[in-house]
Amino acid sequence: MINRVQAALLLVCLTLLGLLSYNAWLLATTPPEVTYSEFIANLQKGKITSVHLRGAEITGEYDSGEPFSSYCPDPSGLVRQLLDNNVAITADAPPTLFAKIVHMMFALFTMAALWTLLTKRSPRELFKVKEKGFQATTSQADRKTFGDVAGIDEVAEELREIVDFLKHHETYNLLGGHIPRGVLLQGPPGTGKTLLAKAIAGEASVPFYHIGGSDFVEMFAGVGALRVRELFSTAKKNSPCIVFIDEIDAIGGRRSGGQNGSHEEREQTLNALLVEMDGFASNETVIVIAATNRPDILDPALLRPGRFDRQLTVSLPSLRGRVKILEVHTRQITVSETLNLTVIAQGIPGFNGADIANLVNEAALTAARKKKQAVGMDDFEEAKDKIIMGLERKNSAINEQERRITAYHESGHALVAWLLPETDSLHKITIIPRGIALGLTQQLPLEDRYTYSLKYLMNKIKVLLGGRIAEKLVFNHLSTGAANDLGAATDIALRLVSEWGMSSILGPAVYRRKQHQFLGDNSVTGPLSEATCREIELEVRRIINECYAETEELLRSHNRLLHDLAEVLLINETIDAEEMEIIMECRNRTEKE
Ligand SMILES: Nc1ncnc2c1ncn2[C@@H]1O[C@H](COP(=O)(O)OP(=O)(O)OP(=O)(O)O)[C@@H](O)[C@H]1O
Ligand SMILES: [Zn+2]
Repeated sequence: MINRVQAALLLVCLTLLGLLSYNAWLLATTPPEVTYSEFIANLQKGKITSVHLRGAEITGEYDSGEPFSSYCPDPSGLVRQLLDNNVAITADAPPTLFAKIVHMMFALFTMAALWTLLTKRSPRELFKVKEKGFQATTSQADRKTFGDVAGIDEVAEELREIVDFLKHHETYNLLGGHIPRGVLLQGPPGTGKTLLAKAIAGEASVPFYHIGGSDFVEMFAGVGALRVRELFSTAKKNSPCIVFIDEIDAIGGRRSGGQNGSHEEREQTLNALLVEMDGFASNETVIVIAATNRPDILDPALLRPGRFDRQLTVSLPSLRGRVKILEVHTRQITVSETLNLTVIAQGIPGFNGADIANLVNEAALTAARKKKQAVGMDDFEEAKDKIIMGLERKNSAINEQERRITAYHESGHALVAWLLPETDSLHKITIIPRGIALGLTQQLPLEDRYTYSLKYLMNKIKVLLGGRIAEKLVFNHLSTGAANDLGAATDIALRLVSEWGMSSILGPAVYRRKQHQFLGDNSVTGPLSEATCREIELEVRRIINECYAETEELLRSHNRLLHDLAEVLLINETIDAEEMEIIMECRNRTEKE
């Protein structure tokens, strides 16, 4: 498929080509041209036998039978001269206005036909760029209610008021109360903002108009603003209704004041939106809901009273929230009786609603592939691993030595996690390669944590270092396999010092700041002095080195356990929490005997 710009270019080229070939054809078919004075001279010499006049154009024949053409700047008096010289005259009327119009219409029609042929769009779009139409989704099959939204109860509760208002707008209007106009839903992607807006429309049984902010951003100046006006006029005609503008940041970013040409179109669009939001009559019940994950870049004018004066934050779901969302989505599939949603939810910290919906779907597909009657825990486990780490590479060629090293590496992580207090509990250790990883040790927090103690963080660094240290102890070998672990450990140490004020040397001060609340984009607050940077680096190095030494000591003193664990892993490939417990028990017993 070609896009609009390409189509337009093609059209222009074709038109030019058409004109060129038409001219070439004219040139080829019109007889050789002579100047008017040459023509008169030949006429007076009696060389011309016949002439055909058409407006100012002259064609004719010499007595030799050769044709010619010419152009007469002032035809008055010419006929007299022709008659005097015994030239046979024929004449056509010059093209009338009507003929010219028909000619133009024909050209336009050809262009439109070409457009339709090339772009498969209706010819109306060529002449009327604007008309896109705003279709409300009201179909029963697509209807959502608050029952479909889970884990964000506080936000849903706040929005119930709007449903009530939409349902009983006459009463509200009569009482003359302050009517909410706009609601801004802010939060990370996939947390159910669109779903919430749909649910409000569904609960109140009103039409729902959905448009993405980027749909307003057009190639042609002024079209975005036109679209906004059209959207609102459609909405007003269908009041009460809901207008949902997704990614409002695409048009709602701060205005620069018009100096910047490339922003002009966007700013015109934003201005149109502001004007429309102010211009509701009291009997028009249109609620505008907008969503963004960049509330920090929005133009403050959008947030003024009467516009998006209600701002609600939709956050990533908590553990309980994830269980609820799992409940909503597993309603549509047949699940086994032993399915434990809490355990699944524990295994997916950081998943948003969309990820969870995807997980459930993936688990159902996995079960279907195995021709099972119901979706079980193992299907969820498989689906989760696939989503987080990519597909298993069971048959990939990994040499035996590499497999042994991986087994010890993972056992190192696992053992440190097992031995140290205040760490997340072990969930699974595996040496089946997945995606780009050769193996994996997975830990699960039993609850969501919002704060972390220094001890927890230090132990986390030690667990991360455990893999590298085990490799070093057993094989006296350094590999790149630990690169990610080292990166993660260094990152924790750095944040410990610069963000969480936990270093005694740098004190309880912050040397970095979160800039974009939702995107996790960290940037340094201002210029740091070179000396401070140096101090931060030294402090990070000290923490890592200390953790390294302590972990090395720990693994050295549990050398036998490390070997046991690695040997079992080499045979079983995967060890879960229960099996881990059994291995540890056995070792304890043999040591006592
Ligand atoms: N809280 C939730 N409860 C149930 N399902 C959810 C929830 N959040 C997200 N989902 C599922 O994820 C899908 C996508 O969510 P939605 O499009 O509403 O997210 P969003 O916040 O609008 O994301 P974006 O910012 O990327 O547009 C929904 O259709 C739904 O299936
Ligand atoms: Zn590792």
